Amino acid sequence: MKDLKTCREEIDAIDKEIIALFEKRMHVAKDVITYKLAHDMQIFQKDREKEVIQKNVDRLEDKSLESYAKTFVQDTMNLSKSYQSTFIPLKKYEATEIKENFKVGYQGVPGSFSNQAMKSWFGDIEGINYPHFEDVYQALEKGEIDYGVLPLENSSTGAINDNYDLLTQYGFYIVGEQSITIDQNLLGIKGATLEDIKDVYSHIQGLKQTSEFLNAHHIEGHEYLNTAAAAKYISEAQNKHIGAIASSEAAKLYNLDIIAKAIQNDQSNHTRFIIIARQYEIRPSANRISMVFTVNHEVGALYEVMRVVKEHNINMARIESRPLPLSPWEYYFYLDIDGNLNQDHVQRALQEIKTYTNTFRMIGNYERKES
Ligand SMILES: O=C(O)C(=O)C[C@]1(C(=O)O)C=C[C@@H](O)C=C1
Repeated sequence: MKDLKTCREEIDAIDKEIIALFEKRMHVAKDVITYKLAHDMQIFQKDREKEVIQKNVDRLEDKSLESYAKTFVQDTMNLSKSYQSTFIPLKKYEATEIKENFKVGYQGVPGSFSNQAMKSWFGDIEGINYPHFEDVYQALEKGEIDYGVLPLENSSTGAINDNYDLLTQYGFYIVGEQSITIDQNLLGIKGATLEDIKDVYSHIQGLKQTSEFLNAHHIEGHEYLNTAAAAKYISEAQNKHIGAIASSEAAKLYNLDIIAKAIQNDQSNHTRFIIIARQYEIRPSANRISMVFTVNHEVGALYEVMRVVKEHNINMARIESRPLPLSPWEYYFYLDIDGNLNQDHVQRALQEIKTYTNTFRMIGNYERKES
């Protein structure tokens, strides 16, 4: 058996060679980024990485080291990409001009939570209402409206997946986020009591958010297009046995009684609405960045993105994965981080994230408001 001292002397000698070669390799990586910047090329070259790994793994004499060699070569290239990303010049983003005479669309009817979110963000404006989420995207695409207001996440029931998918499908941007407290109420026609109500109508989210109350009172839930439309429906039906789960605003609007107030399972129930536009907008007050990306379907691919976020000391606010259309069991990721595009460390982190992703789209840097 070789003694430890001899082994360590050998390792020291090998490390000396490795570090000299590492330095040489990193200097070539610097030459590569100079070339890439001049030729408008991406740092990440997926096919080249595959080729480099394969070539070097094939060179091994001891095949039991294959997986170690793979990791070693991949980590070396990761360091090379991180280093290259530090040579990309930082940008100064100028604030976008504030639009005047703009039109805003939302899904639902007056009295809906989307209408409430729109008013919280834009002030007391009318807005144009549409029956379905996708109608708002189409209206924005056609230029019928300048902004759309759509729900993205509820604190108790989670993501509203349709809007994640539509945002990606239409290629729009997020220019603001309005979070509102959602109080769900049991509404009935004038004079109706809790004992009278046997069936209620509401949006699926309204039914889910009040499931405990409905179960406790043996009331059956029925899905409706949205909460305010459900309120309108029961007000027209004038039947004391049917109620709606909706806002107090909807009760006022459709002349209904509030039979039970704030019946949601989670008393701190709130929903995040996004304000979307055809172009992104830059504001000094922006404090949240959203991006959408795909990574290789392999071990550690997503971890590298998370690592970059952590190493730049950035708070990750949310991550959501959605199935990639036409690629079964593959996903795209929707990631929210805290920051402003004009912060150097944020720009650096985004540059580096791009070196680990197959596709990458920054979908907005915007302010978040709560009401
Ligand atoms: O060959 C390139 O384009 C490089 O930038 C070099 C390198 C490497 O370090 O080997 C780094 C990043 C690319 O994704 C592929 C390879």
